Amino acid sequence: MARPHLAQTLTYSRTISSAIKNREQSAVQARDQDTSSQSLPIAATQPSIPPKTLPPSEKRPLSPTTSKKRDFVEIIDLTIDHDDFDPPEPIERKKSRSSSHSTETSIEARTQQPGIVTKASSKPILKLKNSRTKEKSPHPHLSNPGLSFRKSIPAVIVPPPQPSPQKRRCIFIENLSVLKNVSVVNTIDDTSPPLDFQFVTQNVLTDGVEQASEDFMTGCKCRKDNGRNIGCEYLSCECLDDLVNSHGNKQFPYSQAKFNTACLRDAFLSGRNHIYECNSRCNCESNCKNRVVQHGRKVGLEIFKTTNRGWGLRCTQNLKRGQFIDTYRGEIITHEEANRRGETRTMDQEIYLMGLDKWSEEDGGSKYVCDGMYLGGPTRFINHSCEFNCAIYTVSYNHADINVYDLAFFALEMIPAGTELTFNYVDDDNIDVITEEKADEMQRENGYRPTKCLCGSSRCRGYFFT
Ligand SMILES: C[S@@+](CC[C@H](N)C(=O)[O-])C[C@H]1O[C@@H](n2cnc3c(N)ncnc32)[C@H](O)[C@@H]1O
Repeated sequence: MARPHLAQTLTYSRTISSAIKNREQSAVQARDQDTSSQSLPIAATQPSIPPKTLPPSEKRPLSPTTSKKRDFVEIIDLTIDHDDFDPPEPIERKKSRSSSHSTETSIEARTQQPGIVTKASSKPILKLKNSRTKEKSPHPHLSNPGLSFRKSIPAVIVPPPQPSPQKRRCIFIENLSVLKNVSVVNTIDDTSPPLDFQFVTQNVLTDGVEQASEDFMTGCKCRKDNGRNIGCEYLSCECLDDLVNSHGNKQFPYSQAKFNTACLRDAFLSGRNHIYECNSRCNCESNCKNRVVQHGRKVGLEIFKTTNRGWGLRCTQNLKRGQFIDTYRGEIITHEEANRRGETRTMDQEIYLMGLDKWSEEDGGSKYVCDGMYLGGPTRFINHSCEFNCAIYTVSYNHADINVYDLAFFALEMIPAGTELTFNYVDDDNIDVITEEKADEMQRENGYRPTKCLCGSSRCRGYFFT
């Protein structure tokens, strides 16, 4: 049976965001706050970036990354050539009915090239013939007639050569060099994180994704620094209009004046209020207390290989409760594109889709999804735990866009340096433990099985993506 990619990927994205909304509602009651988040006239500050095509990573020139911590690799030679590649494993190919020109089974390819058939085994092989020698190409209209397929029964295809583990790590560390204060460590095996992934410092908008025009952007008219170096004023700041408690008082989401030590206040931490930060049209300056996520990550992070859950992320410094960690970044794609991608992913591939559906019900359905599979930040390596120490909050800078905004990770508790960062993929406190039998039943009924949770917590619920 084909895997229900769509169901699983969208369950993941829906689960997180709908749980954000659920928790927001319960926190409203608990914290006696007014969460009138519906009139959200927001527009995003980040510039629209055209869709990006990744260059083949093994072709990219590498540059030294001497400042980076490299526990698991010593970069000696930064030039990649074919001698550094591991010999590829031949893959057997079945007979093709379309090739009928010749019965020859020899080969004249001199070098191994990606995806090209070679004399890799003693079995009859597909012939490659150089037309510059004797034969005319049967396809003269083709721009590159130098190689022509002659027979293919049975054939052996050599897949593209894979870089050696050491080269893979070099390539990944080069990818990582666009980020400051992030390292990679693998004390488990000689694998590297995926090479079809590239780090980005902001979201990349893809085809069909639109941000609200900056014409709709509004800023507050607070006095600069309000005379006390704290930025905006409680009473007049328009950016705080939607952040009032039951007494009608506006409240800053963050507790500290300095953005690099700012912490999300308890009322926001335990709820899921949307956070509106001041923006480029505001009268306040960059040290305003209401600007934290927009300044980006300030904490040190380390991507590390776990023993049982692929790669994970940990902090390299102590984190305070409420401290901003980093945003979840990736390609902002439409739901149609998310569905298309879901269909092409295999069962064993990890899922990196996060729904941007904070206001889906009011808006008649969320428009976009953030996919961290190919482009993203270090937070795409954060694993699930049933006893999590981080959570995601939604953050906007401008008030006219309910479709494109940031997903920001904050520490839910004091987290000592070296601790793995985790969040709740399911994010619903009421969810039951899923037993093996229940997972079987879900598989029978829905056609897919939830993922077995390996978080190791005594409070583990057994499975996630439910
Ligand atoms: C967003 S990725 C997290 C990073 C991932 N570990 C990696 O190596 O790229 C989500 C995937 O990580 C794995 N994962 C995360 N948390 C897990 C857990 N508690 N138990 C088992 N697998 C987990 C699952 O394969 C899941 O699809």
